[in-house]
Amino acid sequence: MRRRKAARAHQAGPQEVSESERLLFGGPLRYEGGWNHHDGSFLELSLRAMLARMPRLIAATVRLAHRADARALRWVAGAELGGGLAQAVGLVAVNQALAGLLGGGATGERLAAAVPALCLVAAAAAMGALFKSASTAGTGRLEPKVFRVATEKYLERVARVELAAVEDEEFHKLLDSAQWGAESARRMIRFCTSVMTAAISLIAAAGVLTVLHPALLPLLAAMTLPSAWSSLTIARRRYVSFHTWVQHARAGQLLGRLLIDTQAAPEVRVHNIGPFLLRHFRTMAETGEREQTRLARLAARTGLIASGWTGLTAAATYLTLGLLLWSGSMDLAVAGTAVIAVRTGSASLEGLVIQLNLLYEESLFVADLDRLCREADRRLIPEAGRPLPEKVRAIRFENVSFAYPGAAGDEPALSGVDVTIRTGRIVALVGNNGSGKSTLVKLLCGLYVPDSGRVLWDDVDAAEADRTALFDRVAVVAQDFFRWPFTARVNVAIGRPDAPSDEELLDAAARYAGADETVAALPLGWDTLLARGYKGGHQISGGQWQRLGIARARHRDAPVLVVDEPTSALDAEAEQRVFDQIRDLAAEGQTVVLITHRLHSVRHADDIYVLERGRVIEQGTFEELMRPHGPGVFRGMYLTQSRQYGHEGKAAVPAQKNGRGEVGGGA
Ligand SMILES: Nc1ncnc2c1ncn2[C@@H]1O[C@H](COP(=O)(O)OP(=O)(O)OP(=O)(O)O)[C@@H](O)[C@H]1O
Repeated sequence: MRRRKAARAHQAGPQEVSESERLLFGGPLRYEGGWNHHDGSFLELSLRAMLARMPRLIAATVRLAHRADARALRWVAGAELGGGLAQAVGLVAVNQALAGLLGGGATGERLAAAVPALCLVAAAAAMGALFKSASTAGTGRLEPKVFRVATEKYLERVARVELAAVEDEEFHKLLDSAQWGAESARRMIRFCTSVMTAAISLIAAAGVLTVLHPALLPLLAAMTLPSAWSSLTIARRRYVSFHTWVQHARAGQLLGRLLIDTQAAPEVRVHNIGPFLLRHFRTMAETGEREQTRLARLAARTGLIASGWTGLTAAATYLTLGLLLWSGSMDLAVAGTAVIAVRTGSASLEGLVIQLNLLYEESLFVADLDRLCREADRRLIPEAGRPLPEKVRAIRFENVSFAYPGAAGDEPALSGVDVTIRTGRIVALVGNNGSGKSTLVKLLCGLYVPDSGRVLWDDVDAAEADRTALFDRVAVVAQDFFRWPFTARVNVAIGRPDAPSDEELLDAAARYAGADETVAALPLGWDTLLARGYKGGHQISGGQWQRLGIARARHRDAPVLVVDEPTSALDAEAEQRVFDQIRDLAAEGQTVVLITHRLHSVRHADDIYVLERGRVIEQGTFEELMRPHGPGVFRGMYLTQSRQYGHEGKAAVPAQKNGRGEVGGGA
């Protein structure tokens, strides 16, 4: 009983929120309506809207296919037209053969009269088969290329959008659906050819029917309407459901991936997280399955209604034929041809409707891809802008405030910040967790622009500057720098992705960061793959990764080096070495912006800024900030740390006595 209750708690209907969604993701992952309203009327799935939009969507796919492989496209189009023509010729020949067979005269004469037409039927069928196989070969060649071009189209843009867009939930939703768009563009090629085939064979059958009797054509159309309605309705439901559930599906896949992720693997085992993740994976999957069941039930009902209507209209068509025969308005040979033409025509029309519908359904996803590309174009990092001065004397933050997009209502990450970073100096940013240090350097690197205030490179506002040129001036060892799942060589050389990979330069960068021994100890040296789970993949420690990260930034050799917690995973000796080298860099004229919680390491900084809740609350040299009568925040933090590492404190703090005659005594 209790188990059944627990099972029910895990379940959720389409509108309910499952326990997994609430517990793991903090709430519903489904877009409950509303999502389809932001872009005007793009989800108009009525028959009229579909027919109005279809030519534009097909034209877009044809353009994509032309870009991918113009020759293959011409080949497929030619083969399809040829195939359609062969089918039309075949149908007319069948009509002639029937007329010959059912006409007057002896059986031998009638057979002889039908022979040329029968030969034409056979020739048309053979040509049709040849054209079909040519089309299959061409389509098979074209499809993967269209997929690649469509994928490149959005990847190329997405890699260049502002960081704020990448972090935006709406943009991610577009990305989710657009990824299906590339696959849909590939499938659209096949559906486009099928539509062409069905349309040509329909024209042939309709032509024959019109000649036989004008009343047959509207009846043929009426026979197809119910299936058109049903497939359109089902497609619309599927598309709406896809958009509603797209985030839920991504979250479910994430749970599955976490179970096999190599980084999560130790914790999954030691903390026995596997059954926990698996349970929620199942709950999420079951919620998705219920939606699929609902769609299937609705599709079955719609299909049944449509079949009923089709049966009635088919009966009306054959009744009309019977009446025409009975009244003598049509003779038997013509009626026989009419039955064949009605059957061929209704099959072609139904095929056309189904293919058009599939084509339309796919084209909706291709339209998503287009929307993503348009949105990405809107949010691209500008490529032009004011050039930066050749030799920058200082970078100044002037009254800069910044709140992360989507963090409305929260305290801004930076408020009224004034910071000056002079060329060739070491500037240290210190402060508690969440005080805004990393945000400040992200603005310095040009990853975000301030909401108010300016970041000036001499007199050029970074918001108006050529951002690519700005990125070129900066090298970053971020707190969460990326561990590329590639070889050690690429992990350092990627600091300058366009430069040829010169082994001497890589060795120098590795020596600088103390990563040379790590690289030498790798089984294949620079060519060792640093990704477990791949053939020959090797794992290195957190500190060794950090050294490679520093080597990467060194290899980039940019005028401004930003190091965010560069030594958090390094042993004491390596840490000392990194800070000594940072000092040497500044001596050589490089500007260094250093973020660290190890206050002992900032003694040699030229300027220290202390941040708290997004504001600069103290600034000065180490000596100025350590004066006993100053504001004392830095001094207090320093002395607290010094007590933990007693020996450092004694060495570094100028001996000061407070009122009680004790050494230290911070804020
Ligand atoms: N990408 C982001 N989106 C939204 N908010 C963010 C983002 N990154 C940081 N924040 C928020 O901005 C504030 C400042 O964070 P920031 O990372 O700059 O602090 P920090 O001083 O570098 O902290 P730490 O010492 O822990 O690295 C925090 O409140 C944080 O929650």
